[in-house]
Amino acid sequence: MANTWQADPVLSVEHITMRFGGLVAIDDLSFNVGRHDITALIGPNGAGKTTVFNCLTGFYKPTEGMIVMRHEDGKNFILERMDDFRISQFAKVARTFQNIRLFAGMTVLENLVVAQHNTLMKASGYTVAGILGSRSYKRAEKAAVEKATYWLEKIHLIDRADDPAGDLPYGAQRRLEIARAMCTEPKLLCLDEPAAGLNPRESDDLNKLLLSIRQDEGIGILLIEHDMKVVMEISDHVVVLDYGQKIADGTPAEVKIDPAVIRAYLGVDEEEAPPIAEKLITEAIARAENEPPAQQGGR
Ligand SMILES: Nc1ncnc2c1ncn2[C@@H]1O[C@H](COP(=O)(O)OP(=O)(O)OP(=O)(O)O)[C@@H](O)[C@H]1O
Repeated sequence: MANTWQADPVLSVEHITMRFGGLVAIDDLSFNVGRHDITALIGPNGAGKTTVFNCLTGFYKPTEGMIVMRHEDGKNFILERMDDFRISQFAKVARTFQNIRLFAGMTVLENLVVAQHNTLMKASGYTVAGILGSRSYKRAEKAAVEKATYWLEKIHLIDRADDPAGDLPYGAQRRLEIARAMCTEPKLLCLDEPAAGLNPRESDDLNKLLLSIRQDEGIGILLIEHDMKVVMEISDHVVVLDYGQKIADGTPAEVKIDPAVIRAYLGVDEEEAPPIAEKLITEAIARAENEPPAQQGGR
């Protein structure tokens, strides 16, 4: 039987190459993201993961190849031909970044309402009069606050709705970023190292949130992640890059014992790789589970 990402992809990356002068950051890369899957894009530092995200979200145009978003109604969007704001608005791809990019001085609630500006502007008819007077704008504004409230409950921050976003602990700011992306109603959510800097408890909360988004919202999630505990626990599908090339693509169980993956991460021979991989992954998970929670606080 075909895997879900082959049978029903929400995203198809087809033979993309990205060159920066003489440097080939991505080299003839193809992979799919299943419509309702959590897919992890992993690889050593400099493997090309962020460059893939930048190509998906229109920040870079790949030198070669094609990236297709496939909506369930049959509409396809060729992303490398679209501006970044159209990719988010029409193709419905949302993204978070490695470094937090919330509006720190706005309240937690405001951050989620502002994320819905496309819907609000449409309801205003793109006029000041519309914003000031129209019923449709008022209705849209109410719906925007309701949606923001739904997400604040989901990420357990409803009690902090009126606090400045910059006052939240780091792990809460990461959850708020994900909620902000979800307020744009994406069909594909791209997360760049969502677990970076989280303590084990926050990391567990993140896992639960991502699993609940997959279950309740039924969208695809593509994440770049170095934290193998997160990758192995929640991913349906893992794609591994090294020097811009795909070296493995399969379920977490398949990928973690793939000799090419171990060689890329550790530089060991193929015969040594599988047992070392099992041992390292088991150790890393045990370490993460036993670590005391790190101190919280904005950074
Ligand atoms: N704008 C750019 N100009 C030149 N080289 C770039 C540019 N962006 C990325 N690169 C190079 O492309 C390669 C892949 O970088 P990329 O940031 O995509 O890797 P990564 O897998 O995300 O790494 P990390 O895990 O460290 O974030 C690196 O050699 C990087 O230096």
